[in-house]
Amino acid sequence: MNRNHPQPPVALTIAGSDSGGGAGLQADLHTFAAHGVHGTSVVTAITAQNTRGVTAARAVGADLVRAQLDAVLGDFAVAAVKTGMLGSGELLAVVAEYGRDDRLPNLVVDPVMVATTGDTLFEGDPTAYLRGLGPLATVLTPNLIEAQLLLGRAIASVEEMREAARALATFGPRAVLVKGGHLGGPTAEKAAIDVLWCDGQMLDLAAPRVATRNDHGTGCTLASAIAARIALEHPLTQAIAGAKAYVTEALKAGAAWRLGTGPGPVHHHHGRKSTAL
Ligand SMILES: Nc1ncnc2c1ncn2[C@@H]1O[C@H](COP(=O)(O)OP(=O)(O)OP(=O)(O)O)[C@@H](O)[C@H]1O
Ligand SMILES: Cc1ncc(COP(=O)(O)O)c(N)n1
Repeated sequence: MNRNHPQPPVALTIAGSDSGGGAGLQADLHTFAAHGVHGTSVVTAITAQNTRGVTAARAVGADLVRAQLDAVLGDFAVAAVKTGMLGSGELLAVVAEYGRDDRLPNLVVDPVMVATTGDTLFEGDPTAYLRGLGPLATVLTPNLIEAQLLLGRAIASVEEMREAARALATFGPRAVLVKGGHLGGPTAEKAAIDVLWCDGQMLDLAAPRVATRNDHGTGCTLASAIAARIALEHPLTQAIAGAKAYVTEALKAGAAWRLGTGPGPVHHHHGRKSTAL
């Protein structure tokens, strides 16, 4: 083994493609690479998308999703898995089947249902996420809207986020991170507050709110950074807190970029010396 180039751990993202490169599996693979983790990918959907929104989307067939899963899992020692856009109940069921067969270790489930632009990314029953993947997930990372859809009730404060995290944990995940990026109100103006329920303990994860319009793909980036850090054997709470700090730095570093005319991507490779990608 070359000591200057130690072998990276392997992570897998099961997600949709964002042609604009800011969210979805492109954000996940950037994040894995920025962590020094080898990224593998199972494509669930192809979206025609840019910083302004999604103009078309098509699901990949269940047989081809299975073939990709078999190809990756049959060859690589995958240390952690992240799911993003699954698109339909059918693909959700396929992923749950592999999870139940113990083939998806350290599963981080980002229950992607609606893009920040408002476009629908999941056609199906939101509670299927909880029933199908909740018991198999190490970490579940809903944003405010997704937590509301999963639980069927409004969430408008940090206290309600804490209650939601506790309620979601009863479906089986070891940790639930309810993300407050879209929370309103005076406290949320200054701080981006997420709430973490992990191993029976409640923790608020707060970071200064970055003044930027470039927040496309922050949820994908956060979940894949958690998976990358688990693959690097960080303890779970540290992996989640570290991933949040990584997202905050990525938001800061990309704040002045004008990639596309709408909300653009974050700077996944902010840790590098060069300012270019
Ligand atoms: N302006 C900001 N400054 C600092 N942190 C932020 C900002 N916006 C979002 N975050 C953080 O980014 C992460 C993703 O949060 P968010 O609630 O936006 O999830 P999401 O809706 O799934 O992401 P996306 O906007 O990509 O869909 C969270 O840790 C959140 O606190
Ligand atoms: C393929 C794909 N996956 C996930 C998202 C969510 O990201 P965001 O909420 O930032 O639009 C997206 N827009 N596209």
